[in-house]
This record gives sequence, C-alpha cells and structure tokens, in this order.
Amino acid sequence: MTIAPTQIEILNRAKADLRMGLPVVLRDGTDAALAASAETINVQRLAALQGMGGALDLAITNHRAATLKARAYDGDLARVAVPTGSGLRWVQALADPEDDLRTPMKGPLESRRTGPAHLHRLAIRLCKEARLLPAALVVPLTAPVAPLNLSGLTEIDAACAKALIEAPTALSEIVSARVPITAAEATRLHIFRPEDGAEEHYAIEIGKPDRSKPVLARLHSACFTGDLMGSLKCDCGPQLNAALAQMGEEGAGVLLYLNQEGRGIGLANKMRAYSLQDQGFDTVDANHRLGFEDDERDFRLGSDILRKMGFSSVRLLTNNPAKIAMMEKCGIMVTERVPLKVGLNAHNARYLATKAAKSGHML
Ligand SMILES: Nc1nc2c(ncn2[C@@H]2O[C@H](COP(=O)(O)OP(=O)(O)OP(=O)(O)O)[C@@H](O)[C@H]2O)c(=O)[nH]1
Ligand SMILES: [Zn+2]
Repeated sequence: MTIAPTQIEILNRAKADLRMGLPVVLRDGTDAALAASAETINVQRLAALQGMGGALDLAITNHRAATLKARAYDGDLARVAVPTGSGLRWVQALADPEDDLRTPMKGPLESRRTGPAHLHRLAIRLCKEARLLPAALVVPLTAPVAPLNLSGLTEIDAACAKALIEAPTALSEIVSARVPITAAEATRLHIFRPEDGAEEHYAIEIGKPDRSKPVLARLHSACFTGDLMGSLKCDCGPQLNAALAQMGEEGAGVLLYLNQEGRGIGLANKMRAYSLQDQGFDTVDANHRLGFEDDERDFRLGSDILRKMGFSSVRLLTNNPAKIAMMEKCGIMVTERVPLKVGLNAHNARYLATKAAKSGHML
C-alpha cells in the first residue's frame, strides 16, 4: 500500500474537478483527450480548448441529440462538432434544454461519424456521475493539437474508470444509533458509507426484525421536494410516512433511504426537469430532453445494504416492478409486493399516470 491515490480516488477527484469547471485528462492506450463539463466550463477554459487546434466536440446523449435533431452516429451518443468561433452560450444552449422552445433552431449541427467515441462516452458518464448535465466538451490530445501544459490536471485511465463505474459500490456501516420517531419509538438509524467517497445512504430499522423471516422493507429514493418540503408534485412524502407508519404498526421493518435524488440525476437536474414539466413535458420526456434515461438509479445499493444488515428476503413496499426485479436479480427474495398507494392529488395525478403508462408502475 502506497500513499498515492488509488484509481477510485482519482475518479472521484475527477468528478469534483468537473463540478468546478476544470477539464480532466482521459487516457486509453495511445488515445487521449481532454474533457470538460459543458455546464460548468468558463469562457477562458473554453477558449483554451478551442485554441488547441484539435477537433473539439460536444458529446451529448442520443436522447438530447434526438431533441436537437443531431445525428447520433455512435448509437447512444452524438459527437457534435463545435464550430470555430462558437462561444459559451452556444455550448450551454445545446447542453441545457431550458430555452429549447424559445429558440428551437440551434443548427445546422454537424455530428462526427469517424474516429473513436469511447472517451466521449466516458466523459458523458463522468458528468452524470458528478450530477451535472450529461454534456461534455472533448478534444483529442494526440497530434496535431498544440502541446499544452497539463500539469495539475487529474488523469484518468479510461478502462479502469469504466470498470469502476460499472462495478457495484462497496459500502460499509459506519455507525448506528437509537432515534425514537413518531411512527415507532424503537427505531435505529444506520449510516452506510461507500468506499468511493460518494454520498452516504441510510437504513431506518424499526423494532428488531427477525432476520430468518421476510422483513417489511422499502427502498426509498431521496426526494428533497417531497420528503422535506411537502411538495404536491409527487407522492414521495406520503409514501415515506405511510411506509414508516406501517412498519411501526407491525412493530418491525426496514426503510432504506437511498441518496439517489431525482431518480439518480441529482436535485439541480430534477429542478431542470420540473422547469421543462412547466413547459408541458411529462416526467419521462423531461428526463430525455435533458439527455438522461428515465431512471438513472442503481438499486444494487439497496440489496447490498439489506444483505449487510442480515436480511435475505423482503415484503417490499412499492408500486415499481423494476425495484422488485432488481432485488431478485441481486439475490434478495421478494416474497410479497405490498402496495403503497397514498398521496394522490390534483398536482401529481399526471405524474403518477405517466409513471404507470411509461414506466410500468402499478396503479
Ligand atoms: N427526474 C425526476 N425525478 C423525480 C421526479 N419526481 C420525483 N422524482 C424522484 O423520483 C424518485 C421516486 O422515488 P421512489 O418513490 O423511491 O421510487 P418509485 O420508482 O416511484 O417507486 P415506488 O415509490 O417504490 O413505487 C425520487 O428520487 C424523486 O426525487 C421527476 O419529475 N423527475
Ligand atoms: Zn418526490
């Protein structure tokens, strides 16, 4: 063991760099590129990337490309050539759909069809991991680009990074303590910390559930607006309270509070999605216009925490069949689905209907 950072630590540094607007170096064998977030880059750094003389691309997902009517020759992504002289506003208008309806004609956009796209794909993935808009500026570092002083920039080995991002995150329990709550006085809160330095996740254990029997369980994804503000746009707050109340009544249960805000896109992007919903798009289309999949969550976290707590089978409080499928795939047996139908109101009726129609949620 040396004191030098591990690949996973370097990867996390890269996410922080992207959030600050700093470019990172991506290397894969002889291929190398400089990548930066389209959302956070500033005028000076954009000018520096343009001054390198290489083929500067804006990498966007196929979903964002479809909205912009840009060709996605790489399947899941498009490499849109950044025309000489384009400024920060051009880049931001392509990355962020906020003004799409006001200024619909952004083109003509020219997508690159030759050359490799794997570093562009990784750059988009890193932006998503950093909870930024999934749009990255990418410029090759191979000749004929002007030599650049890269000292101090975080350098990532692409193959390593890809494997690390795809692997389930290892979590360990840091601490647990008694927290009496309205739903049940006998409640403990457990804190689980991922080894990659990312956000912690919580388990609320009610009573002392028998580990040899299926436990009444809920995998609840963080919803700041619903859980804390009492937002009427979704059903999260009432679901959270109803689940805890049912566990309290039965005297046992476990609610995992997973920090996957906005189905894994982060609160800032969820607010962008809400702004699009105010323009008339539904919850799924809003995610797509931003460049995301409908659901970017990783439910492997949930099965890992349950296993670490000694549970192997659950009675799952959910209306989402994807959660059941994922639990079973990850080796947690779902002996029963317990429906959780609360919180319907005039503001969230369309949202819930969309989830039923497009994401297979059970009404
Ligand atoms: N991107 C996005 N996320 C949203 C929106 N509305 C709510 N969310 C998020 O959706 C997630 C809902 O989480 P859950 O209630 O655990 O999951 P679910 O898929 O609805 O499944 P069940 O509630 O178990 O039936 C939370 O992370 C919310 O922050 C939206 O319009 N867009
Ligand atoms: Zn919510």
